[in-house]
This record gives sequence, C-alpha cells and structure tokens, in this order.
Amino acid sequence: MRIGIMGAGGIGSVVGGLLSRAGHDVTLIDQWWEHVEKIKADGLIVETQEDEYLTHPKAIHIHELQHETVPFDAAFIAVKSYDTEWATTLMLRYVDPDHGVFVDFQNGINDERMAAIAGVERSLGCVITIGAAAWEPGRGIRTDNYPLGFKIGEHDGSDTPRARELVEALSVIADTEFTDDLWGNRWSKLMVNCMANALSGVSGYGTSEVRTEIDPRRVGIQLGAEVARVALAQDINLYSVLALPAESIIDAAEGRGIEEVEAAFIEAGRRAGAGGVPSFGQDVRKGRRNEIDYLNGLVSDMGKKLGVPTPFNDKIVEIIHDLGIDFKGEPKNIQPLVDMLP
Ligand SMILES: NC(=O)C1=CN([C@@H]2O[C@H](COP(=O)(O)OP(=O)(O)OC[C@H]3O[C@@H](n4cnc5c(N)ncnc54)[C@H](OP(=O)(O)O)[C@@H]3O)[C@@H](O)[C@H]2O)C=CC1
Ligand SMILES: CC(C)(CO)C(=O)C(=O)O
Repeated sequence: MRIGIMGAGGIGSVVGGLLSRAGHDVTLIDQWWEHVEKIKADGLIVETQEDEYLTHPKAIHIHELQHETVPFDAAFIAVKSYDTEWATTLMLRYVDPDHGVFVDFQNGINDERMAAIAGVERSLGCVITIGAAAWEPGRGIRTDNYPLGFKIGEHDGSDTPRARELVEALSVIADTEFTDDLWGNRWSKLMVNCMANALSGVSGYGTSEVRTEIDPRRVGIQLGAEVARVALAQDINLYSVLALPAESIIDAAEGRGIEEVEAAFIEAGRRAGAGGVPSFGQDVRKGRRNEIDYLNGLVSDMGKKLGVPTPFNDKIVEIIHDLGIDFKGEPKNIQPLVDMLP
C-alpha cells in the first residue's frame, strides 16, 4: 500500500516513521519546512519509551506534491482539525480515483467534513489512542506505551477488506482493532480529550497532573460527564474511558461513586508517567493554534442543538477564546471552572 500522510507532526511522524520501518511505502507531506528538510537529509528519528529508531520515510514539502506521479492508495489526514478541509482537498488529486481511500487520522469528529470532500464511499476513520509529540525537526516521539494504538472503522460500520488491510498495516506500530462502531469510539475518545486536552493547555499541567491534581481532575469529571450526556442524547454508544464505564463519569459528576472514579483518574495519571503533554498542551507550549472549537467547542455546540446543558465545556471554550493564541498555561486560568464545581 502506498501511503501519503498529510501532516507530519507528532502523530504523522510516529506513524509514518514506524510504517516505513516495517517496509511500507510512506510519504510524509508537511509545510513545516525545517522538519521536512531534516528528514530528507538525515532521516526521521522515532523515539519510544523503550527505544529510538532511525527511519527513512520519504518526506516532501507541500509544493513538491506536484511531482508525485504515482497515486497514493491511502491518504492519512493527520493535520489539526481546523486544517481538515484544505488538507483533504489538496490530497484529492494525488489519491487513486478508483480504489484510493482517505483516513481521518485526527481527534474530534472531523470524519463527515473530510468525507464531504473525499466522498463518503472512500472515507474511513481512525480513532487514535497513542500519544505523540514533535518538538523539534526530524524527531517524532511516541509518549505512551499502552498496548492499544488504533481503531479503524467504516462510516456505516461495515467490515471491509480495505479496513482490515489498514488494521494489519497499523498493527506493526501498536495493537489495532477493527470497529463496527466508529461513532461510539469517536465520542468515547472525545470524552478523553475533553477531560484532558484543553485543561492541560490552559492550566499548564501535563497528562499526568491533569488527572492527579484535585482541581483539574474534578473539573475533568464534569467536562467528561457533559460529553457523555451529549453523546447519549444522540443514541451514541459509549465505551470504557480511563478503564471506567463512561456512565460512571456521569454518576461521579452527580455525586455517585466519586471515590472509585477519582481513583481510576489518579491511576491513569500515574500510568501516564512524567513529562507527557496532550496535543493541546503541546500547541499552547509552542504558541500554536489549538483545537478548542473541535473538541470542547463541538460538545458545547451539539449540547445547544440538543438542549443538553454543557456549562463546563462552555466555560473552558470561553476561557480559551479569551486567552487567544500564544498564551501561557497556568493553574490560575482554571479557577473559574473550579469555582463552578458542585
Ligand atoms: N499528539 C497526540 O498525542 C495525539 C494527537 N491526535 C490528533 O492528531 C492530529 C494531529 O495532531 P499532532 O500530530 O499531535 O499535531 P502536531 O502539532 O504535532 O502536528 C500538526 C502540524 O503542526 C505543524 N507543526 C507542529 N509542530 C510544529 C513546529 N514546532 N513548528 C512548525 N510547525 C509545526 C505541522 O504543520 P502545519 O504547520 O501545517 O500545522 C504539523 O503537520 C490532531 O487532530 C490531534 O488532536 C490524536 C491522538 C493523539
Ligand atoms: C494522547 C491523548 C489521549 C491525550 O489526551 C490525545 O489524544 C492527545 O494528546 O490529543
């Protein structure tokens, strides 16, 4: 399979580097000039918690796509949510028109917007459970070491050879499952992201502290419960989140079984280890745009449409919009959310 990965940040680099190491034909495409130049000159280092690999995927600048004459069998869209449309549009010309597929390789629920451009009949979703970062040119870091890495699904839930082929390909990186319920898995992952990503960005806490420190943990439970209520109002199935039934997070937010839920958060924080930062926290530390409107913002918008109150998600969106881009994450920024706790 000839794979074009549009977006060579943390996720694109780890996935592209490790797929190429396993013998796949991978091309990374990005506008991060220094990163592409470094990979061309010296290869791409993929760092994991156990090891470090020098990998050699092909890397090209966006303008060099023009020279790609052999179409890709698969385009992985691995940019930030706000870049989904143009990145998909750009790849249209370079993906095989007959059998080529587009894979939404992002957080959030961007699948339909990608499919509106690529065509739903050639769109698949990948729910990513690995953590990754790219802090410097030429190096991608896998920050977690959990066994499960990816879930691949068709929009209509059907079990297809092309979905299975992707499952097999990604299994060289981490355990990969086929799912017949892309939407349930998307919303369950959205719960994880809405409980940690923006909270980390705004507070400056890392993946671990956002769950072990009492204030972000309790705010996170309220944020996650709102996501779950919005998902359930759409009849979406929810799967376990931080090793807990998603419904138990609603219960905890309403004062039932809070000790058990908090213990699971603390355990998840402990297992995350020191130093990891969710992708949103990385954006804030790099002074880059963030995905707030596609994570907590999406939940607020859907909540309004469905008549499901989402006060904590509304507030975190407001805080981040007020801070703008290129702000410093500090614990004091989450005080308005802490003041809202029951
Ligand atoms: N990182 C993670 O742990 C996970 C991320 N995801 C999701 O995957 C998608 C991609 O995220 P991720 O790979 O983390 O994003 P990154 O920020 O690492 O990379 C995205 C893009 O940002 C630009 N970029 C990143 N760092 C720099 C830099 N230092 N200097 C210049 N440009 C830079 C690059 O292009 P450009 O300039 O075009 O933006 C790059 O393609 C998102 O939807 C994210 O939510 C999902 C699961 C886990
Ligand atoms: C790794 C994880 C789950 C952390 O929330 C993530 O999805 C991200 O960083 O965006």
